[in-house]
Amino acid sequence: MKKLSIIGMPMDLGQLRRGVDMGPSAIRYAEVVERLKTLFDEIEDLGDIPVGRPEVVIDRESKLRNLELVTEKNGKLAEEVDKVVQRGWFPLVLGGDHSIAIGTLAGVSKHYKNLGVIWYDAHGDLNTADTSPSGNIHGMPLAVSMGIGHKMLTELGGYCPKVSPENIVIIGARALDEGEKDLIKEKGIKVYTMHEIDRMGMAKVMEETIAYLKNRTDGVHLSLDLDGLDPQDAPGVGTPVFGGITYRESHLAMEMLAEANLITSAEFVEVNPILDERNKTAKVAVELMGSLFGEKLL
Ligand SMILES: NC(=[NH2+])NCCC[C@H](N)C(=O)O
Ligand SMILES: [Mn+2]
Ligand SMILES: [Mn+2]
Repeated sequence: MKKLSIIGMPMDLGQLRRGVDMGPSAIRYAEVVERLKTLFDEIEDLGDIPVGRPEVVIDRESKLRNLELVTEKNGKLAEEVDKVVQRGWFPLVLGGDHSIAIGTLAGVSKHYKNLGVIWYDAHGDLNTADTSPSGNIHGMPLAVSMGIGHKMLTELGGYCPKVSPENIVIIGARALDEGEKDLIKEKGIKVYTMHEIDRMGMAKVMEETIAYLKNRTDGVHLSLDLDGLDPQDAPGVGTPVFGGITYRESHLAMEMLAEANLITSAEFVEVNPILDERNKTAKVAVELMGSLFGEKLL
């Protein structure tokens, strides 16, 4: 029985640009349920985790923006995701800024001995309070999930770390801060930057990624930041970076993941309808979900 559970996480506290809290609505308007219905035996939409519109608070000691609230709301998300996995349903989380990966992974990872993570993103999201140029927590979730960062975040769900560096593959990177580069080298994280994607082609990148993770993990979470795609194909994001993964390459990547039957949880993040063009980015997200869950033309 293939069962899909959709959870909306209208979080915008991990960064500064308003509008990303409307991501889950935009993705629903793009008919996510209708599109995925035929690919599952059962599908449910659990609605949104309440986030609200609290005032921005900068943590005095760490300088992290909205630290307490990001922690609290991600704790709620982790609980919901945990219940979904426990029931044997596939959790699909709709963001929201990328700080929500902290909650998703806290809910998912306890169910696996050796969780793998595919981080599809222009960025590494490997900053800490010390290396962050912005103080924005959406630039930190991958480091946090490895156990590096503020204790409140790394200890979410009562265990740490959620993923070990050897089980991570970053795809699409083209904007890394200095501290992130150091961390990648220090921890030996596998990264396919745009250079490798151009050089090897997406097919080879995905073949290698799948072979690498299949051997060493017992579940793989896909964390897909829409800014991994080129801004031409996905303009509705808060931190666009030129020279990204194309629409076609992204479909191919999702199709190959579907064929490999590798992914056990997923989130699609950083859709910002205010910055978008006629909901294009939300539509692209839904189309990619179709490919990820096994949609075929023939
Ligand atoms: N999930 C994202 N869009 N992250 C962008 C992060 C940008 C920058 N590296 C920062 O830490 O502020
Ligand atoms: Mn990004
Ligand atoms: Mn990101």
